Amino acid sequence: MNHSMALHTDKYQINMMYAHWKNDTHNQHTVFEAFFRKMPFGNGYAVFAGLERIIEYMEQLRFTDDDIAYLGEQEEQYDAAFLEELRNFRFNGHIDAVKEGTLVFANEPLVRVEGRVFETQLIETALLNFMNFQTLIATKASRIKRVAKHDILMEFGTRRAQEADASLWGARAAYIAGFHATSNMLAGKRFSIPTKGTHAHAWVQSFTSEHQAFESFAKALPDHVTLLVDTYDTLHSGIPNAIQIAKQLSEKGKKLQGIRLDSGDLAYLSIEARKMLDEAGLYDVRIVASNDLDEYTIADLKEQGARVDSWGVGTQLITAADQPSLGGVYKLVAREINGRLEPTIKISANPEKVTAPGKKDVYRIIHPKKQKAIADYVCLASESDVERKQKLKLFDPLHPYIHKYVDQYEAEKLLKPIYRSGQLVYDRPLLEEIRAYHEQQINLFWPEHLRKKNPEPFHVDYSTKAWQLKRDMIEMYVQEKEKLRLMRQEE
Ligand SMILES: Nc1ncnc2c1ncn2[C@@H]1O[C@H](COP(=O)(O)OP(=O)(O)OP(=O)(O)O)[C@@H](O)[C@H]1O
Ligand SMILES: O=P(O)(O)OC[C@H]1O[C@H](OP(=O)(O)OP(=O)(O)O)[C@H](O)[C@@H]1O
Ligand SMILES: O=C(O)c1cccnc1
Repeated sequence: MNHSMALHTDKYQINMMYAHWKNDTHNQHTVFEAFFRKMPFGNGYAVFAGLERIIEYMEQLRFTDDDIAYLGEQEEQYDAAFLEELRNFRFNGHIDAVKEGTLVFANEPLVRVEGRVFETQLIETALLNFMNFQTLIATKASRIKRVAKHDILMEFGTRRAQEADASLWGARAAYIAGFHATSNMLAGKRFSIPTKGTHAHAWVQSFTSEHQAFESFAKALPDHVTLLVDTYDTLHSGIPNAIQIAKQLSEKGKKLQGIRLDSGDLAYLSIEARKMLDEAGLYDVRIVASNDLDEYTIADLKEQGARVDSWGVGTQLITAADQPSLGGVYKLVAREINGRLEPTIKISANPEKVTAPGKKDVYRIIHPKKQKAIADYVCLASESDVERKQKLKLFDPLHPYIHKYVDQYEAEKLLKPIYRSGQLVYDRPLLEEIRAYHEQQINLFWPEHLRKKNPEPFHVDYSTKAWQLKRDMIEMYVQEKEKLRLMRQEE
């Protein structure tokens, strides 16, 4: 089976590739950078994810005979020679990217793609699609993790996800951010994520009594019994029945693992459930809660003293319900002109949308003693101040008069080589390693950047050269515009 997703792109990419080919500019060397402009959910950080999927896509990136035939049917009537060019298409460029699980921020390059415009343009759509969705879900999961740091978190979202790919890769993104398990078996098989499951109301409904339903379940899976206790009456039927089953199990040397609450006042019910279980000596039986949970409800429930050990989170997480997309973009920052790589800029009436020109790198600047991140430092890739451990001037690009100098620091280059001349050079970490790395990343930041509400913004600072380049290019553009205006006036 061919898994090529070469056509998983917008038509305008194919049209631009065609137009470049017709103009014989398709081999022009270009550099693109992917980044987002606004922190999702008003969070203080985002959790980068999507790289594994990008690599999977890149490894299969070929136009199949079917793809070529389909392109041949388009109303644009692309030349046959162009289609032949596509048939021979191979990505021969370079990709650098931030590692999955890294805490990332607005306006810093997360993925940098360098190569012929023919190839760099094609991959924009898929790359953003993967990065935007997975980073969004990992960030949402991380917010949930922050309010339930010591509890078990289960991802239950598949039935509500925006189709199969979203549930699969969303489960993986949630696991990176600290969830412990998923209910999605395919995600478990494919990514080795631990899987967990209780049972549905349908199980209880398919028996004449709740007690019989619980008993039959316990008989079948004596080591894995978590009983859903809210089908009829949680306090008067569900929990008492579950307690009886626990006693029957203990006579066989087995243990009831837990009960699940899925409706009603979860604070009140979990407190009452805990009392009833404890009174029966069932101190180890865990209480699982589910029902449209998110970070706000979980935090609220905790504040009310809810006695929940494990949270099943579905819809709100997998659909990132309060912010359904991350606005990551992919912008041309440099192109080759007469054998030299020259910066490019996109001017916009909206100052936030004016791009930062030039091929860039991003370094995480770390306090050497405290081992906490101070700022991210975006500089031109040609600069070597950080590598040479030079004193750095850190300033806010929006308020350049606010600045400080750092001379004692550790620095980590965040963009890692992934592809060189089309070859995968990245040693892909195991998912467990990515998850552990993410936890280390969280520890690298002061709590004020991590809090759910009104987090202190973490600084993403630009080097003087990178900032000056942007100013100069804007100035050049303004002067050019003025010249044109004067010329028009004279005519
Ligand atoms: N004590 C609580 N404080 C705040 N939110 C709660 C509390 N208990 C439950 N919730 C949340 O309130 C919402 C209750 O929604 P809703 O009224 O639709 O559920 P329900 O009627 O209890 O159950 P069902 O899903 O079967 O309709 C859920 O999102 C749930 O997680
Ligand atoms: O609420 P979520 O966070 O999406 O978690 C998954 C939900 O899926 C299941 O029930 P389902 O929603 O299918 O039915 P129910 O609402 O009637 O319980 C489960 O009982 C959870 O409530
Ligand atoms: O295992 C569960 O309890 C479960 C799984 C998916 C959705 N809701 C609940």
